[in-house]
Amino acid sequence: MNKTLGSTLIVAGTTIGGGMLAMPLTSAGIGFGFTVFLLIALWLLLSFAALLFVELYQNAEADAGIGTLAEKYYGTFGRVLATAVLLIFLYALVAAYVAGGSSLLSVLLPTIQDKQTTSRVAGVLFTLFFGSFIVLGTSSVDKANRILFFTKFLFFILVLFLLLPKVQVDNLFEMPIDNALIIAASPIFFTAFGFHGSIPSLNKYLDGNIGALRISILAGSLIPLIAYIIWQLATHGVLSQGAFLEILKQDPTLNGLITATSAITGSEYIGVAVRIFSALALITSFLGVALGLFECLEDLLKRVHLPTNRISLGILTFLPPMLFALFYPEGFILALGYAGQMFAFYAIVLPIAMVWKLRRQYPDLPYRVMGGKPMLVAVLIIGIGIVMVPFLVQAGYLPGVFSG
Ligand SMILES: N[C@@H](Cc1ccccc1)C(=O)O
Repeated sequence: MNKTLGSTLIVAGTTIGGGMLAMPLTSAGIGFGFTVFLLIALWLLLSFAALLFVELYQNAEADAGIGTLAEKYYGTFGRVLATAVLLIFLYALVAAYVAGGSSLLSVLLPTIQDKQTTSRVAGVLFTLFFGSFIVLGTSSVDKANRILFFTKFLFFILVLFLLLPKVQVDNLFEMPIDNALIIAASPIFFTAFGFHGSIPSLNKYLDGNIGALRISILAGSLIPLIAYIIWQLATHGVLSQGAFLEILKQDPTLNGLITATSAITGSEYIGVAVRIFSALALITSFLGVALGLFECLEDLLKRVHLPTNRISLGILTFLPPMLFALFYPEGFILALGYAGQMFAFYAIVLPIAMVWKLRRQYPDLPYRVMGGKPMLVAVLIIGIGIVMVPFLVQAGYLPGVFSG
């Protein structure tokens, strides 16, 4: 029981992160009502996908990673594809956190040459400082994370406490300025519900107890759903659509969100609280995800018998995201969009492909996610749709989330 509760909190804790900050930016043009619809739809989608992993683990070693599962059903090709997608996903996510972190940090630095250079310097400082915790080792990450996580939680409550009384009900009835924005926003919202990389370690922790794993997944993802709905209620309710979009046009970064909250509420104080909360959310996500990337690279290098040490692994982990942030200082939403695309493949397309074979090979396993083949096909189509979104935005078939 205790372990189930612990696992539920791990799911909730992994899920609620930097992705949440992108939500108000992404849904600025969508309006609250449709945003709630999108949140519930994606929550259902991601819970379904997570339960597919539970189904898969009935027939796997408790400590099998997802690469191992992919190899079991699709051979070496499966393993290579799963590992490559996971790596690109983690890189994109870390890149998003660095870009977001640098835009928050740059405001605290004196201007160096111009705004862009300052933001670049901030990106390097952010990566060097927080990256060093990863290089030092998991226990230093654990210690830093506990304090940061707790503070983040307190600041979330404080931010809600400050924003909710300022909600204007009219703002909540805004309609999408363009319906296609709902689709364009889906990869970013999708990533915000992600925790699926932790399923293998939870399964190990719960000694392969599928029932307990299922409960922790359902309860653990319900907590973020509720938190996100309240967060969107607070931000959409406070920021009027027109004014918010206008500010985002000038500054399409996390700073834009903070400028908008201070300007619209007229309170410097609220802006500071949102800034501290945002920084904490980004840092905790950065630490968790970068640790995952670091270990994934370590595994990979060991597998191909290359020598590893923590410094070279650190460079391999942090140099690409840092370069991204140097070239795209405003790349927070951009990188999250690509991360969502990779994640839709990893968390939806891949498990469906594996469960499809599993059900054929072992028709009598005790646990099977509801819906049968029609459900698998329907979810697969949605998953592939989300993978396509960033391509369609780039090709001009869908609006970018900031166009307004
Ligand atoms: N949900 C996390 C991102 C994430 C996705 C998948 C796995 C782990 C983390 C966030 O909001 O930042």
